[in-house]
Amino acid sequence: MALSSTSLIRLTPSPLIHHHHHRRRSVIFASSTEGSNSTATSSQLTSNTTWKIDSWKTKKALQLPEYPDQNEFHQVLQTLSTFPPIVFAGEARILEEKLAQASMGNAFLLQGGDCAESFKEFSANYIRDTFRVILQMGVVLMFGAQMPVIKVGRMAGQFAKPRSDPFEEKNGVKLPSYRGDNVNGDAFDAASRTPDPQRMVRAYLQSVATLNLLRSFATGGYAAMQRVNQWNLDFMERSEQGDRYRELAHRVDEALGFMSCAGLTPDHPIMATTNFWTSHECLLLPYEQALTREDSTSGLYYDCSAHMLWVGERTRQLDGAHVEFLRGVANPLGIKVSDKMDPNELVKLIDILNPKNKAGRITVIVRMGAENMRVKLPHLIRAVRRAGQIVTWVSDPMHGNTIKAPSGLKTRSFDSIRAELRAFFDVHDQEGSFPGGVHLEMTGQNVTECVGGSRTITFDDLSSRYHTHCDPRLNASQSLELAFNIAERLRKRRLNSIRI
Ligand SMILES: O=C[C@H](O)[C@H](O)COP(=O)(O)O
Ligand SMILES: C=C(OP(=O)(O)O)C(=O)O
Ligand SMILES: [Mn+2]
Repeated sequence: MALSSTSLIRLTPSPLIHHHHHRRRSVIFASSTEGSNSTATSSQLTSNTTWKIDSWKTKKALQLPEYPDQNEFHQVLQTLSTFPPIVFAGEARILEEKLAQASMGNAFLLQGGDCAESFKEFSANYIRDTFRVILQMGVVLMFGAQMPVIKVGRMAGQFAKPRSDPFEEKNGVKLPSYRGDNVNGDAFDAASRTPDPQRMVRAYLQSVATLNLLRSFATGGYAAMQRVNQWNLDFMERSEQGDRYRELAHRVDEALGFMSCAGLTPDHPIMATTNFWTSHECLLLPYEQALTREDSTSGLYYDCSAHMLWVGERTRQLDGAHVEFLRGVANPLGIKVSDKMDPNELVKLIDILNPKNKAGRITVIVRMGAENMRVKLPHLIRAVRRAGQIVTWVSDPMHGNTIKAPSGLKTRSFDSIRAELRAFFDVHDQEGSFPGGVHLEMTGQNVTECVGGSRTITFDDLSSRYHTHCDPRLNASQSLELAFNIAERLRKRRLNSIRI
């Protein structure tokens, strides 16, 4: 991708994107229009209608806000549609090629970041800390799996949230739920909770600045492999995970010394830079449409707000607006899947989103809890295999394990997260399919949001550093600990496959 030196060269020649203003008619807010399609089969859904950048508006869109000032809303969208794209189509294509490798068991996806990025927590240190935990985890995984690790942040655009309840009630006061900083504010007052279109401009600018820093880190020396020893975070200095990481880093360092003697010196681009991509849930469709551009080299549309986009568990209806929008953009796509997903429905959805069965285009992100996983995932894998569909299977062990602590705070236990990952690997071993990656809500900060881990966080500890704007995230130590667990599992798979 663009963050490696080779693909950076791609950024300089002629711009890939043409702006087609005439295509962007003013945006009419879609909530619920055409419901007549709901009984159509997937092939009817795809073949009967042509995709247009705004054809999603003819479908039912769940989870979208209603903006009180429609004029302002249209003006903002118009402005956004004239802004430069945040990512390039060519970068998304490279990511897709890498994900195709993961679908065949030759690479592993590490996707992680905040549940919801926020305007308040926006600083160089914050971005750096998440980035470097991902770098650390990447090294740990690469060492265990001995395969490339595809690093994708839930960063630089993860600003819109679907909610279980459209309203929140506190002490008899009922207000619209917080829907992410791209939509409204999380303070519990009517003004903050009113959707404000100007927030989309702020989200765009913050995404651009975040990606700018990530690109600098990835290519400017920070991520150089010989700095593997320096990525440790200060607060991890004296801890079990810190020690474990230091030990691994020493081994990597030794291997680097060996490779350098063999001619692969630290100044080689492979050693000096890393690949890093961005992703977020494709939820706020007017925003996503405004950042969608036709790529002149391929003639395809790309949603240039991120390299990869996923459709959430709550908005993945076959005849819904989100699926309609996503089927027409050429970015690699994720599909979030809970235990509610029926195998035939998954096959239909994949068919709608990837009718040409392109490898790397579809990542199925399973999030259902360990027990459901053992029962349901085998059927999903078999149905997809029977249909001949190529997908990358990924585990999100977070969203099927959310519980309420006695204090009322949302949390997740490290043990249940581990158990779901264990189930994910067990099922793939049993089915002969490939565990292609993990999707985590995590941060480089020393927060207390998930309980458990080797530096145990208890229910009572939660309130001390509970900073998330939506779901509880793994802190740096918990993230690294999980990476060691996953790496061990990947190492075992590798050794077993050698034995066969
Ligand atoms: O991040 C995912 C969803 O937005 C979140 O899990 C929904 O949380 P809620 O049940 O508090 O609305
Ligand atoms: C909303 C999310 O997930 P899901 O759609 O799987 O609930 C999320 O990833 O934050
Ligand atoms: Mn979440």
